[in-house]
Amino acid sequence: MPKFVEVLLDLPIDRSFTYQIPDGMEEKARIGHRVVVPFARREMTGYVVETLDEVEATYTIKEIKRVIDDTPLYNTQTIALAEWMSRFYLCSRGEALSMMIPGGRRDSSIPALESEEDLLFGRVERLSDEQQHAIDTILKREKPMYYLYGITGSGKSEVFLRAAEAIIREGKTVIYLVPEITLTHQLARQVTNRFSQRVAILHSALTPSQRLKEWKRIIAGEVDLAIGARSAVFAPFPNLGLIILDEEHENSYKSGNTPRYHARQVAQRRCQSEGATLVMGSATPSLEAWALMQENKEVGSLHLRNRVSGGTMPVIEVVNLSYEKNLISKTLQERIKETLNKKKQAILFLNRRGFSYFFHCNSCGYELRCPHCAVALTYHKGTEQMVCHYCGYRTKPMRVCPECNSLDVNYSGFGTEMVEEEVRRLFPSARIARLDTDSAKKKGQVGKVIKAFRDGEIDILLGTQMVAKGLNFPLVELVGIVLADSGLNIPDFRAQERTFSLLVQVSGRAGRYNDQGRVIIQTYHPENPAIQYALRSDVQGFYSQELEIRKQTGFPPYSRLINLVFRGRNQQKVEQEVQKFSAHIEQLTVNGGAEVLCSSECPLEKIASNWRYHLLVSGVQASLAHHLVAKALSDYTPARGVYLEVDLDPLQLI
Ligand SMILES: Nc1ncnc2c1ncn2[C@@H]1O[C@H](COP(=O)(O)OP(=O)(O)OP(=O)(O)O)[C@@H](O)[C@H]1O
Ligand SMILES: [Zn+2]
Repeated sequence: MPKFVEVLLDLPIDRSFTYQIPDGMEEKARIGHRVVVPFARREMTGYVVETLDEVEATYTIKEIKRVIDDTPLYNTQTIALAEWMSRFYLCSRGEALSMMIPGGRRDSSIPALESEEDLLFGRVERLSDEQQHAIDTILKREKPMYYLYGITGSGKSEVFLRAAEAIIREGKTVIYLVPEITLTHQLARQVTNRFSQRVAILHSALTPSQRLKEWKRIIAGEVDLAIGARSAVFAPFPNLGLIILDEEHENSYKSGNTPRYHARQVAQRRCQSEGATLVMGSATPSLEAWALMQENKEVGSLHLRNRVSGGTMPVIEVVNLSYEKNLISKTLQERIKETLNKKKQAILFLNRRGFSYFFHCNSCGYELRCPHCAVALTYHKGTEQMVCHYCGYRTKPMRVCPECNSLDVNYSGFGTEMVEEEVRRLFPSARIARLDTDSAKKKGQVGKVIKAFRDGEIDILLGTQMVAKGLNFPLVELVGIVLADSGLNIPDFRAQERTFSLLVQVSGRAGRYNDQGRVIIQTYHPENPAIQYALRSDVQGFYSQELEIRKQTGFPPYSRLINLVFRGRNQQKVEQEVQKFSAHIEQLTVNGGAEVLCSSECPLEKIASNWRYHLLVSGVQASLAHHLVAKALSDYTPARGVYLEVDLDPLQLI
């Protein structure tokens, strides 16, 4: 009988700790169980990774307080995955294990949305030839990975679901990853219909303990298919046959907390070590995936070129806002009018919520900013507040400048609230609804609005990302992108990629069921490549030229970036720490292999009163850069009050 256990803790320390098993607990304290242990004068949850009959120690070994689980939550496979994560994402094994289970490490930033899509035709009767070919190819499994690159509305989900059914018939299990999942989601309903009770829907409204229950059903072999957002990639299936990763380009597949894993990379790893197949899909693959499709023989590329529900791709027009007085241009107004006359629907998209953006004083130049973050506050007319979109700070709007008392103050820039007001003024008899995270705060609101839109009770739906993704409505003929430029000014090498993908995805909501689809893109920069390629629906053209730029500038996918973000309340201390670490790593990289691209304050230098500095390391040879940073980190502990976050393959540099 083992008397001791090795326990990993959710701390940035990569070592295990030894504890003694109290008499009578031997049966329960096994590998894969969570235990409560005393640690530095508090109690912590630990994960048992090893049991020992005896240990040699010169100190007194403390006892486990209690064992949490009746059955193990981790097996050797998941523990091995955590070990891989710790090496790859440069975190501790305990942090990785904690991230892998519900109620462990907080894996934030999965927005808790509800949305509702209908089951328009129920089960699809006849697959298109393209769909059938894709399914057949996937099921042959001649390659470990497939990429289903299909235009918007080409019926990718049907391909995924059929492949899943076939694999389950073989007695294996399936993980189906989506950017976010809600109970009322079309897909959630479809999988429940098709796979009856043997599914786990890991939707965002589940509490950690409900999720854990689902987890245990999976371990117990009661489930064939689990569907969920990024963390479902850890679903503990013993007999995994397939991982599906839908909308692969979505940023929400990347965790916002340590370890900053990407579900695509974890899925790739799991499939590789568990002998499963990975199938990804999107109308706008990430540049990384695109490069994989071109260059990696391991990836089978499948193409869906046609829409399946009888629609054709929409006609796209660009309007130069520089010549317009109104934020809804003459052309867009015309198109909205036409659409309303035909009793059809329009979606208006804008990537910014709130009413207007900047408050500034025309006399002294004062600008109202968040006291805790390095950003300007946004004016929300609905609630009469100035709001920080980063930390939630709120204050009253101003009529006079707080600096010089001038009355000559101004609000500029515009958000969804202002667009709503403008559209109501222009189309007083139209039925209009707005969807953004502000309007979604009211429980049930999103579902209600989407249902009303589907039922034709709303003529114009306007909003942020929420209206941009996945919506599948027959009556939508017009999509207006109110300002296409909003993402282009962000200091980030992915700004073009992100803008392009968003434009294509939003445009893809129009004309899914008929050939009358129209899209208006409003912009101050009509010559911008992302906009030009989107205008011509030239996806391949965009990727070729963007890849060429990345190659020339040495950015991913042609290099590996590792962003080391240091934060703390004391600015001087954080700055010193970055300099210290910078010198340390420069020493290691003198012989090449990696270089420090920048070591300075982050573009957003303060969030929620924490100063942020970063060190961006880049290396053409991915493994070498990785190795050098790992080495630099191995003998380093940040000063008290300074926290270091490692972001391997960052999606955002702000
Ligand atoms: N073979 C088919 N015949 C008719 N309708 C189909 C067929 N396959 C799928 N559909 C329907 O077409 C609609 C669009 O499919 P789906 O949502 O899978 O598109 P998609 O490729 O994922 O598009 P997007 O990238 O825009 O999300 C769905 O309502 C689906 O039920
Ligand atoms: Zn703030």
